[in-house]
Amino acid sequence: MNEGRARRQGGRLGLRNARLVAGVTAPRTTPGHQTLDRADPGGFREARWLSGNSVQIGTIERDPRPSSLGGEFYMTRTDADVLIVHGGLPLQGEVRVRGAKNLVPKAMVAALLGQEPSRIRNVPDIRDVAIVKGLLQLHGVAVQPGEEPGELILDPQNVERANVADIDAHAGSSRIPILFCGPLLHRLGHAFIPDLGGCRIGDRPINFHLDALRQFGAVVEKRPEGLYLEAPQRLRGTKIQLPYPSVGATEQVLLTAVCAEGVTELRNAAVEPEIIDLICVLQKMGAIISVHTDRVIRITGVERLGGYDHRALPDRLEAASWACAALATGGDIYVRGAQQKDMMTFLNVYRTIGGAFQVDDSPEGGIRFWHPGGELKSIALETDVHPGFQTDWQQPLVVALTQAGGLSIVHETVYENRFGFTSALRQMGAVIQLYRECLGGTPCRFGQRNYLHSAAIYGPTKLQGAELVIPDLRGGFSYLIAALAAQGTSTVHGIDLIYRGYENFLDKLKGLGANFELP
Ligand SMILES: CC(=O)N[C@H]1[C@@H](OP(=O)(O)OP(=O)(O)OC[C@H]2O[C@@H](n3ccc(=O)[nH]c3=O)[C@H](O)[C@@H]2O)O[C@H](CO)[C@@H](O)[C@@H]1O
Ligand SMILES: C=C(OP(=O)(O)O)C(=O)O
Repeated sequence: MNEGRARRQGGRLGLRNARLVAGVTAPRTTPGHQTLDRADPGGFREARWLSGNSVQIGTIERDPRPSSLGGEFYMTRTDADVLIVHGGLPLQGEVRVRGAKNLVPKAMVAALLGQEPSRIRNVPDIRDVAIVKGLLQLHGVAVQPGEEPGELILDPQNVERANVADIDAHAGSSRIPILFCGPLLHRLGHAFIPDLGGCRIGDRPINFHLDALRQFGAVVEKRPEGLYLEAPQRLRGTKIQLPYPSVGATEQVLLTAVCAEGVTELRNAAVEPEIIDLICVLQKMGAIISVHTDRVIRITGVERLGGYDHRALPDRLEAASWACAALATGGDIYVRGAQQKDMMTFLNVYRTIGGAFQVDDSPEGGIRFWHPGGELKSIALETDVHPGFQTDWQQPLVVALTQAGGLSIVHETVYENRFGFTSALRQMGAVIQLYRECLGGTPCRFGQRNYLHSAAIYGPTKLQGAELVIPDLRGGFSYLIAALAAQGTSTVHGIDLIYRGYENFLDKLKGLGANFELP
């Protein structure tokens, strides 16, 4: 099954589906774009879309899964991306992680700001990179592979206005398009941003982004098909206080402030390692950015930026996913490329629950993660902004916690709706109860607001194979871990979604001895 979803908003379908309703039939070359062969009043039936270079044929159906967001969602299905997993074997061996999903696409957007070509190295082969590559090309940026594998050369010297319909073909594909605002306003004076995608793990508004852009002097108009922005004059530096240290909004401010006139002061900024790496990229291009204590970042705008040559920091989220896979399956995985300094909070939790790890800091090193035997221990933790426990680590860790003795508590404070994936774990035999209350030490924004954002996990429980439908990126990888840890066979639908953030994961699993087949 291949999945894509779009939300019905106020009687209107997301733009992607609006095109489907219109019945446009010409196949498009954009990854993830879908096109209907036939629409009928009773619903949507046959659809064709391109995935990589092959045309997929399937159906579009109403997504039956409950959503705390309201509205209706639709999903596309084929039988092509189903995985049959035979669980019960420990994963053993080595995998390599490359550049971070949450940095590389943003560094690629930053290249738009330069007057000269940029080179990004350690680029993972994931869908979010392909999406940004396509968007950059639509805006006249030449994107070529470099000499080394995993290297891209981005030449922005002929940046031009892109056709709205072509950009819109990327609607719903990822969250990165919102970061094109500042760079396009600086380069062209206007921008069109399609509906955003990304994981459905909360409402994910963009109010901080739009408020900040308006403060810089941008004029923002929301239309049904997306956002139109204009910069009637050069954008001006400003003082911004974020209501919450949002990763995306901090990146928005950085990518806009670097070429704005004068100084920008950003308070309550996010300081995730991927943000610091983006600051390194921008500094290489000629930006002046200083990071102060207490989440304050000051940016002095410059007249001109050049290109950069940058090796992306490794993906600490993928590394932690493999670490959890080792723990849940009783295995032993060396994650080449994993770096201790960006994973310290995760490593403390890993050790506390009884996992073992060994850091190899030789130049081509990594971290070995393994289950040392005996029973894992329960824990109480809450997710938080950096340097807290990253929310994207939460879902794979919950699978490992089903194998820990006693009661674990996980309080999710970053996204209000990130425990939906646990209902399938319950089907597999896990004992997990969700709560609306803040079960952590700190009351969070979601307390008393009717969100099931705390989980109590009682273990250890033997997981049994089941029929699983992947809900989102990390939830999807977590289902693979659960299926591999379980006794018996699982059928996992929707594995295509995992390619958004995990490079080559089927080959990696094979190399670790996983027993699975594509039907
Ligand atoms: C591509 C990418 O880098 N994605 C990461 C990024 O997402 P992303 O940048 O989208 O996440 P944010 O840090 O912006 O979101 C954090 C919280 O702020 C809220 N918020 C955010 C913006 C806004 O305008 N208004 C608002 O209310 C969100 O709803 C959420 O509750 O950081 C998240 C938090 O570490 C990670 O889970 C995602 O993997
Ligand atoms: C939530 C995630 O990503 P995105 O912001 O791209 O949806 C993720 O990487 O887990």
